[in-house]
Amino acid sequence: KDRGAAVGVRREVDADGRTVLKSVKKSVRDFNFGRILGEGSYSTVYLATDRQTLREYAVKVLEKRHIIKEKKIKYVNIEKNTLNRLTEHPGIVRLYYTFQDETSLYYVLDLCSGGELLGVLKKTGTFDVECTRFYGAQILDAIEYMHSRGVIHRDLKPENVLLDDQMHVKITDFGTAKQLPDPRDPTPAPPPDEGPSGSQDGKRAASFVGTAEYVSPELLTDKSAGKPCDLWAFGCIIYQLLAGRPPFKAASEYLTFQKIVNLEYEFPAGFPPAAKDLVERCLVLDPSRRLTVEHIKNHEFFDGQPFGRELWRMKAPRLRPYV
Ligand SMILES: C[C@@H](Nc1nc2c(c3cc(-c4cn[nH]c4)ccc13)C(=O)N=C/C2=C\CC1CC1)C(C)(C)C
Repeated sequence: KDRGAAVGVRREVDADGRTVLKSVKKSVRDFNFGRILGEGSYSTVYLATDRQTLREYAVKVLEKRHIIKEKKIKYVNIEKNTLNRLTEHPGIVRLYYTFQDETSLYYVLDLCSGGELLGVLKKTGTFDVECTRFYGAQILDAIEYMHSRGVIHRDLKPENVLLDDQMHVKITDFGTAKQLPDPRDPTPAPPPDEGPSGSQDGKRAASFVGTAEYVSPELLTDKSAGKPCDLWAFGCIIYQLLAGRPPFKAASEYLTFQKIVNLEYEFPAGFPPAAKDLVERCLVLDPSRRLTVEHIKNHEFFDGQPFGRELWRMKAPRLRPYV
């Protein structure tokens, strides 16, 4: 057995006697499936072990029949293309292989054994300033990378921020991402989403709306979703880490939307002043007046906080509540 062959690659000799590397498609049989890690509306994520390398992965399984019945093929393709575009960042869950069988599609991805940030936050109730700065910085660094690759997440929320075994951030769930045309790829961008009215008015009519508590006002009012919509969600997440609840929450989705477009929220007593100023400059109704990634990195709340490579080498702080 050739020890040198990398996983999933086989050496063959071709007609001219040259040794060639043939990549071998993985299949379900290459993995031992374990427990269910999470369930989405169109997918189930399992713990799985690669039987040759014994490495553990998360495998997202999508049932073809269900996707076709629910007309979600577009979202499946968006997620796969997006994951294939976002490959070199420690803060983005990585896609290693995809394969299928007659019933399902399989994505083999990074295992994020720390689970969802939301779950961790619920255990401590709130995060102190040090933890909020660390996790806020990692989420912001990942947003900056996504935007640099022309990807807008559009549904950032603590459930989609996962944690790896070092308790570092891994952003996930790109089924609802929007891809700006790749400047390097001249093929025409896909036609704009059909608006609910089916019209394709001047602005890109997004038929998609994120999760109520984190959706930006412009996505609700004029259906536009540019990079600023991820920074609105970022402001909501910073608020929630320190306050233990999202800034806009009401008894129904409609009432939550009303609070958002009317900017109806307030800070609990004792909310740290620098964080309050940062959140206030992210939760701005006019997307063009919202802080950009660069502004946020230079904001007083992140004074002294490294970003980039150094940030991802830092040890995650012990989780402490903000009291
Ligand atoms: C958000 C997602 N939940 C999850 N998605 C992923 C997990 C994951 C892990 C745990 C977990 C690990 N230990 N304990 C809990 C809990 C929930 C998870 C993972 O490890 N690797 C990749 C994932 C997703 C990749 C996706 C972009 C394709 C939903 C709820 C939609 C299934």
